[in-house]
Amino acid sequence: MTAPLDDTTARVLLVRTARSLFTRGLTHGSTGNLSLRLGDGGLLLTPTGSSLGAVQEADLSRTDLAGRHLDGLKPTKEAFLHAAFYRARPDARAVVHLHSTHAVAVSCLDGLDPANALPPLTAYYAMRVGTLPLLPYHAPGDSALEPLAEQTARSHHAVLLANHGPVVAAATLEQATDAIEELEETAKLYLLLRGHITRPLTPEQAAVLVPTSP
Ligand SMILES: O=C(CO)COP(=O)(O)O
Ligand SMILES: [Zn+2]
Repeated sequence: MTAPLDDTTARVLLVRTARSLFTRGLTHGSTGNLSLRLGDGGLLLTPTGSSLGAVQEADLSRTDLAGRHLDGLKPTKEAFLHAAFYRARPDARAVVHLHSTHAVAVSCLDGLDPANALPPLTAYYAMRVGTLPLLPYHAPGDSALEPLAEQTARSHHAVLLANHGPVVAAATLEQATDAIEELEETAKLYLLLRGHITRPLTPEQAAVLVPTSP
């Protein structure tokens, strides 16, 4: 396992990653939020209402593991969701939530399997994401979702919020970003392939490709 990040390193990494995601169009406007678990057990999060393309290191918020604000600007309204993932997954050190277009489009489809919203179309999807539970629609920031999110996160590092977008936890921010980008590309493939007879990986082919994130 990698060493916990100190506050300065964590701020630089969070801002650099936020900018990279925003400039590559993986979330827009003031949507999306990122967090890291710090060495002291607290969380460092992007502030609410900020563009991930413009967020500054000094703007970041700190909360405890219950999502309670400690210092910095007011945290993302999804702080409760990030905190639920960290409580459920002791090895997780990073959580990323985006409004990436294709994953959001899939989250709006009727008739999705709530146990697994996307099929394993490719090996990389099976390796980086695995299964993707669909959590029922709640308004952004509605902490009524917290108990179900925490329970689901115990067995899954990635979830799709209905009519909203993906949330992914991992041991590092690089791994969380890698997985959420794979999720977005697979959602795009899934939409491209709708109406075509498609052969996803078989359960046996997918089963040997164990997801690499905690
Ligand atoms: O994506 C978002 C809500 O789901 C953005 O909210 P925040 O600006 O509070 O982070
Ligand atoms: Zn959101």
